[in-house]
Amino acid sequence: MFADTLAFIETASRTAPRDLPASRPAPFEVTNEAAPGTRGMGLWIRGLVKAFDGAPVIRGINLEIPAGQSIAIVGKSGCGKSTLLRLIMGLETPTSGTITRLGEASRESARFIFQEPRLLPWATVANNVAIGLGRAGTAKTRREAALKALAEVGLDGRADAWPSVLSGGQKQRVALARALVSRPRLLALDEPLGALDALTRISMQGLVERVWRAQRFTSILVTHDVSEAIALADRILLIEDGRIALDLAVPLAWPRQRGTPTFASLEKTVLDRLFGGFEGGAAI
Ligand SMILES: Nc1ncnc2c1ncn2[C@@H]1O[C@H](COP(=O)(O)OP(=O)(O)OP(=O)(O)O)[C@@H](O)[C@H]1O
Repeated sequence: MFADTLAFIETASRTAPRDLPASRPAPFEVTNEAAPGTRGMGLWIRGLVKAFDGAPVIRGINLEIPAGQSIAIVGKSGCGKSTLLRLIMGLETPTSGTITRLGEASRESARFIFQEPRLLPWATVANNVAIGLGRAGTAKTRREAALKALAEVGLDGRADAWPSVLSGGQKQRVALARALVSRPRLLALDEPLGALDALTRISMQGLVERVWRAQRFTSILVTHDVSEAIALADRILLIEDGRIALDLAVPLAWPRQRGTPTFASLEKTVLDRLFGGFEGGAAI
């Protein structure tokens, strides 16, 4: 499990929300250009297939992810979201197809955050964060880097606390700091806020957004929450039966304002595709 924690890690359909004027197609096109000022890692995926015991789960995905893009992967339970993320991160081996990391792509340049924070109970918060550095640095530089990462996630002053005294949201902040401390170029998040209460979840969404905007790594988030996907991503991929069924750009300004007509329209587009017109709520 801990090894997982440290493990490194379709083409645009150019779909616009149906109720937006047809005269505004351009902002909804998925871009394949790197974000300005990014230090993120680009990815080039071709013919990706994954089967478990002969049963196909990912059925031929072609995908270009420009450096610095923030992607959200949504889809019904069991459609293959986590499998796709694990393949991208190198935690699963493709049955066939290729995943190419563009630019410098060392093992240290990609990090994974899971739903459970996976902290070591016998290490202080700062030492848990420093684990994200691997073996790099001296005790002093490791501590300094950990304190800086903790400040970035709003946990100044908790460096010497034990994980057991932290709330669920604070533990997940430590996990985020551990991922960020090595300044990754790719961050994968597998339903990282799924276990948090609604208010903590919204506050953590704000934190994840601020961190991504400040650091501009490539971000890939798996979530069941369509509203969360729109709040945090440049682009939403809807997976259906192991394939990309929808590839939707999110042309909203940062920070995202919920409740605007465009936000609601994008949410409806994704939910309509998921439920074939049945609007059962924002979560899948
Ligand atoms: N290591 C594995 N061995 C066998 N089957 C697996 C393995 N990993 C995933 N699967 C199967 O692949 C399918 C897709 O699983 P995956 O976890 O990718 O779905 P998901 O969309 O992330 O689901 P959820 O939203 O419920 O987490 C499921 O049927 C699952 O049982």
